[in-house]
Amino acid sequence: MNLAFENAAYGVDDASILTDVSLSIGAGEVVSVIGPSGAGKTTLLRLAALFERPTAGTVRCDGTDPWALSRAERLAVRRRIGMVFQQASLFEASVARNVDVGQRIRRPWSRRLRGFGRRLADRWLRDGPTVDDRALEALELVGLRDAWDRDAGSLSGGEAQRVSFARALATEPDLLVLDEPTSDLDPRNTAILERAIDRARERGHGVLLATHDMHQAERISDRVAFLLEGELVETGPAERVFENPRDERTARFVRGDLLYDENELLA
Ligand SMILES: Nc1ncnc2c1ncn2[C@@H]1O[C@H](COP(=O)(O)OP(=O)(O)OP(=O)(O)O)[C@@H](O)[C@H]1O
Repeated sequence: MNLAFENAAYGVDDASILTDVSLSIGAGEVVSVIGPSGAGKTTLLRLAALFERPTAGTVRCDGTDPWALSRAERLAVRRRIGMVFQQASLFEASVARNVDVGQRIRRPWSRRLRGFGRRLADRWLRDGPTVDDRALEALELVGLRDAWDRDAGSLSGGEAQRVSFARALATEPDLLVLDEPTSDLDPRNTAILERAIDRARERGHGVLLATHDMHQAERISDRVAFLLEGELVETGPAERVFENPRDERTARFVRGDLLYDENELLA
C-alpha cells in the first residue's frame, strides 16, 4: 500500500495540531517521525491509521481517499493497516491467543464463523487447542515462538510489547503504524523489536513509526520526517537528515538543542 498525506491538516476546535503535512510511505519502506513532545507525532499516526479524519487536505491509500468511501469500504482499507501503541494491551489468555485475536477481528464475519467451526472441530478431534501458523510465525519474528502457550499476564513489559507487535504483524498488514514502540523497553527488547521491524520491511510491509530515540530513527529508517509544532519541517533519507539537515530547526533538534525547550530556543 502507498499511504500519502497530501497537505493534510488536523485541528480540534480552534486549535491547529497538524498543518499542511505531505508525506508518503510505500511498501517495504520504514519512515520515522521524530520531533519534540507535543509536536503532533501521535496525531499524525492516528491519521495514518484512519482513526481520525483530516480536517483539511487528504490522506490517500493507494490513491483513494478512504474518507470518501462508505464506512464498510473504509473498514476494509483500515484492516490493511496494523497499529501498535506505546503500551501493550494484552488480555488474560495465552500469548498465542493474544496474537491470533488480531487476525480474527480483521476477518469478515463469514470467515470468522468458519474459523470458529474449525476450532471447535479441532478441539473435539485432537487434544487441546491448536495454534495458528501465522500467529506462530509472527511470534518467531519477535523471538517468542516458544512462549506461545504462556499466560500473557506472566510476560515482562518488553515481552508484552513484542507480543503486541506480533499481533499486528500476524494480520499481514500492508502498513504497520507504530507509536513509540520501544520507548519503555530495555536495550535487548529494543534490539529484538528493531530487528523485527527490519524483517517486516524485508517482507514488503510499509512501516510508519514515531520515536523519541534519534539513534533508533537513524538505525532503522529509510526516511525520516521531522515534525515541529504540527509542521513537517523536513523529510529525507535518514542519513542525510541526520548528517546534513537542510533546515536550521532540524539541525538544532538532531543536536539535542530542541528536546526540552523548543519555544525558548526558537524565540
Ligand atoms: N483530541 C485533542 N484535543 C485537543 N488537543 C489535542 C488532541 N489531541 C492532541 N492534542 C494536542 O495536540 C498536540 C500534539 O499532540 P500529540 O500527542 O500528537 O503529540 P506527540 O508529538 O505525539 O507528543 P508526545 O511525544 O509527547 O507523545 C499536543 O499539544 C496535544 O495536547
